[in-house]
Amino acid sequence: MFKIQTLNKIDAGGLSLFPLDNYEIASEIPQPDAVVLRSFNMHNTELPKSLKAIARAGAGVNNIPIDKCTEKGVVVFNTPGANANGVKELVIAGLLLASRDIAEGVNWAKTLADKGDEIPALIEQGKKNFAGQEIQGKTLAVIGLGAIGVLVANAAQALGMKVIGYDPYICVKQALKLSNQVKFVKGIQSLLSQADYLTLNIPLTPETKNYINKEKFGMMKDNVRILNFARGGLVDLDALKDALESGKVAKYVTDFPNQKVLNMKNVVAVPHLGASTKESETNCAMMAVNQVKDFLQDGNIKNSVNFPEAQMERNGGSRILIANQNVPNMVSQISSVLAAEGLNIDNMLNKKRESIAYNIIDVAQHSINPEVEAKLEAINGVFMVRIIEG
Ligand SMILES: NC(=O)C1=CN([C@@H]2O[C@H](COP(=O)(O)OP(=O)(O)OC[C@H]3O[C@@H](n4cnc5c(N)ncnc54)[C@H](O)[C@@H]3O)[C@@H](O)[C@H]2O)C=CC1
Ligand SMILES: O=C(O)CCC(=O)C(=O)O
Repeated sequence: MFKIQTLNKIDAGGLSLFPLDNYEIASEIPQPDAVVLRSFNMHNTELPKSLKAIARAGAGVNNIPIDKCTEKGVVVFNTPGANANGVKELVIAGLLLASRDIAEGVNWAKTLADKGDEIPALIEQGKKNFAGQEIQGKTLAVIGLGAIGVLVANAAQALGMKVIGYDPYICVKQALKLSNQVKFVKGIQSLLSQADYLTLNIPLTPETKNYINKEKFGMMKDNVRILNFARGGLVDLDALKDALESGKVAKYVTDFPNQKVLNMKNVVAVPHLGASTKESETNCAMMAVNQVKDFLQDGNIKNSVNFPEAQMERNGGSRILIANQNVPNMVSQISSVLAAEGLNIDNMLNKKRESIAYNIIDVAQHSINPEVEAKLEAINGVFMVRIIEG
């Protein structure tokens, strides 16, 4: 029986993929094999010894202590692209919220609720305070051309905007999806200096914290409108406050309100709704659950942010999973332990990612001497061993 702990509400369509005869699922459960979560902050959560995997039903993994997980041999998954359309649609709404004074206008209209027959005339008098501009023909700069950025770029281009994009690490798969009308810009200064609108679609990492800072505001045109549906920490809020007050930034639309942001002028704050659609929640949960099942049951790894991709068909016998430091002479030490136990390797996959290696080894035997696990763990450099009997 595998134990799954959910740290946020996870869509039932995803959770139902765990067969209940083999899985126990609860928000509080001792010694979980895996955690499935959304935005829950795990940085101060102790990782139980039983924990083998964490699956983020979503894209951003800044709420998970990745390095600590890797050291402990815990595989962290996310669900790339599974909520990208949901976020794209809200970014498009964000473009309009940044252009037309929709949020303020709607709030004002509600204040007239008790004015009876005067309301239509009051509306016609008051609407001049909420006039805006159109997005057609304006330049949108997209920072980060991943799953979300590419969808946003293509959709904005189809709405009549000039779209320019920046992503020094763009992957081929996403580059191929980008409309050929979108101009790829190599330098951030050139990108920022052309933008009427700017959308951030990059992950929050130590390198991108306060990515939009005083220096970058200095590179922008006056009256720029900024959309942040990625993470609040990407923007230096003291510099943002100055930029909003000076008029450098005309509007800041964010999915990540906090006290500082809510007290700034010309901010439209959305309560982290980017991925809050039935479709995105189901897609993310299904992908996360399938990845966790494949790992717990067969040791296969797909869409991990800290371990290499590793998938191999079972041979009908037992499977030995080993994670070790990516240093010479590991495979020969592992095979020596197995040979000494009379275990002949039928099939083996050895995949590497930066400083770690992950091995899937299939043997014909259906049961394995329990001492094998301890012997493999005793090899210097091995930090995770798991045996799945066949
Ligand atoms: N508001 C919400 O509910 C949601 C927010 N997000 C946020 O959006 C971010 C992006 O999501 P996806 O597009 O799905 O991820 P992705 O991984 O497909 O794309 C991220 C892109 O950013 C690029 N990038 C990384 N560092 C960069 C830098 N310094 N400059 C320019 N480009 C850089 C990468 O090369 C990649 O192409 C997530 O990390 C998450 O923080 C994601 C989903 C929902
Ligand atoms: O699960 C959510 O609602 C948040 C989604 C998100 O921020 C992400 O996928 O990075």
